[in-house]
Amino acid sequence: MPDTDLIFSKKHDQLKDFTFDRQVVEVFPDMISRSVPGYNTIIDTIGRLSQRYVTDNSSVYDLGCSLGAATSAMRKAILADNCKIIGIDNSPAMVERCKIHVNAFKGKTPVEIIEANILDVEITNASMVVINFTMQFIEPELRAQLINKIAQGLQPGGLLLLSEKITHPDQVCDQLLIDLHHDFKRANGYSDLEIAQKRTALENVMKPDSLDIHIDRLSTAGFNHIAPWFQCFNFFSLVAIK
Ligand SMILES: Nc1ncnc2c1ncn2[C@@H]1O[C@H](C[S@+](CC[C@H]([NH3+])C(=O)[O-])CC(=O)[O-])[C@@H](O)[C@H]1O
Ligand SMILES: O=C(O)C(=O)Cc1ccccc1
Repeated sequence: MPDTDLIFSKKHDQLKDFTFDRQVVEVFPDMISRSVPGYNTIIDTIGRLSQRYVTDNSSVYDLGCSLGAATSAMRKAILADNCKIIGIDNSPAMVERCKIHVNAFKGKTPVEIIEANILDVEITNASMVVINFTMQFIEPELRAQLINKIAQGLQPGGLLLLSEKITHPDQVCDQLLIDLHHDFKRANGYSDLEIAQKRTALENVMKPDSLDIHIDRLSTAGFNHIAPWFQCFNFFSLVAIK
């Protein structure tokens, strides 16, 4: 059983911006599964997609890998030979714990976990790239350059899986999706105080785009086939094939 996320349960007089520090790492599996609708379905689907798309002698990237949930799902599912999975995260606390999780299992596909900014790493010879709820933490003006780099690093026919929190361009719909997400969190045991304080802590660090902006950015980068395959409230996941 993962530790319960109680980070925002007491009133904070001064809320700091949200960071992926040691305290968050301790409760992260509980936090993400109680906060992101469909998270487990998305992780399972990443595994299934890796079985279909990862090719022999290629690399697989997990950008913003946190504790390696997507990396581990892919490692279990990949059938291709002579591949490697490269998980990247810029939080030292996440990377330290991720290495422990990953090294606890043996698999035929080697995994390398690297502490780095995903904006700085090279992507080459990739058959699959996962960016699961990470781009929302990248400055919006740097997102196109990241997606262009991913498109260039993928082989023809390679697959990008992108999941994000989104905004809706219609204000009434946007508010409804936010309210439904907050209901989801409440149903998972978060109090109104926890929901409100986390929302404030995320305000300066998590900047969601609309689905249309994501799709335009991917088309401009040269992805030929784009399919949103999951949406629940203001969270979605899509596949983009080069
Ligand atoms: N510039 C950056 N470079 C590298 N890592 C970054 C950067 N910015 C943020 N991160 C990292 O991106 C991760 C985002 S969590 C991803 C969940 C995971 N994908 C999962 O499938 O469980 C999503 C969430 O918590 O909502 C954190 O570990 C950050 O340290
Ligand atoms: O909790 C939220 O409101 C979210 O938007 C998702 C989330 C999950 C884990 C860390 C940061 C944000």
